[in-house]
Amino acid sequence: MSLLVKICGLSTPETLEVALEAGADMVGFVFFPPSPRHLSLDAGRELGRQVKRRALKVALTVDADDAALDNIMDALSPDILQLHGKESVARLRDIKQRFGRPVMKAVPVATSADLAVLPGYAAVADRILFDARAPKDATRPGGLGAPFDWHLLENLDLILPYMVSGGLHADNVAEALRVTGASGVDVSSGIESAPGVKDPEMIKAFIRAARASQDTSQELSVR
Ligand SMILES: O=C(O)c1ccccc1NCC(=O)[C@H](O)[C@H](O)COP(=O)(O)O
Repeated sequence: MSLLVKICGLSTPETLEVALEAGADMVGFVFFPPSPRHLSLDAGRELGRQVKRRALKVALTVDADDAALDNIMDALSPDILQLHGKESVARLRDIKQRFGRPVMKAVPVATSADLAVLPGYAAVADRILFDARAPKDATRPGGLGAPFDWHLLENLDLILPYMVSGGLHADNVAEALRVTGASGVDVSSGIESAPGVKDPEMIKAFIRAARASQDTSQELSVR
């Protein structure tokens, strides 16, 4: 399976275009007001139009209610709903039924105990995003630029495809993939010059590094 690269927290036409032209498979748009990457619905609509099916549009929400999700669906028409809050398995089921879109559930990881939620989510979600668990005083549950211990995923037995995120950047993404065996990577802070300010050269470097590690693992697998 080829590696999926998600560039998250895009908020300007210029950096969105850089990510698309560099070959991002997924582009993530944050709808969570405390985030420095938060988008208004109008901004989401404009950026969504720019994608023109060159990548999958991921709408990122945190414990959003149906009204908020309705508005996001209308504005962005996302290909995937990324649920990054405390959404229950039943809530995931409701959202899938109501909105008819694949759901990627973010699972915060700090210790192996955090993986106990996987069987429930794996029965409903379409993909899992492993992210570093946010500190208790954090203003948001993700996008914090901090990694978790990737070795916690070393012996993972998960039927669903999963992505690894949390503190990734061009210099560590190959190791994150080697250790976790993830089929996707996701980055936000690691391609920013300041919180919420995406850097074109960092975006391109991250995608190059992820693709290079994909090529290496494919070469090794055919030996
Ligand atoms: O990016 C945010 O600001 C954000 C806010 C609230 C919930 C989730 C958020 N981001 C989720 C993502 O998918 C990030 O790409 C992921 O947490 C990795 O972030 P980073 O460690 O900054 O690369």
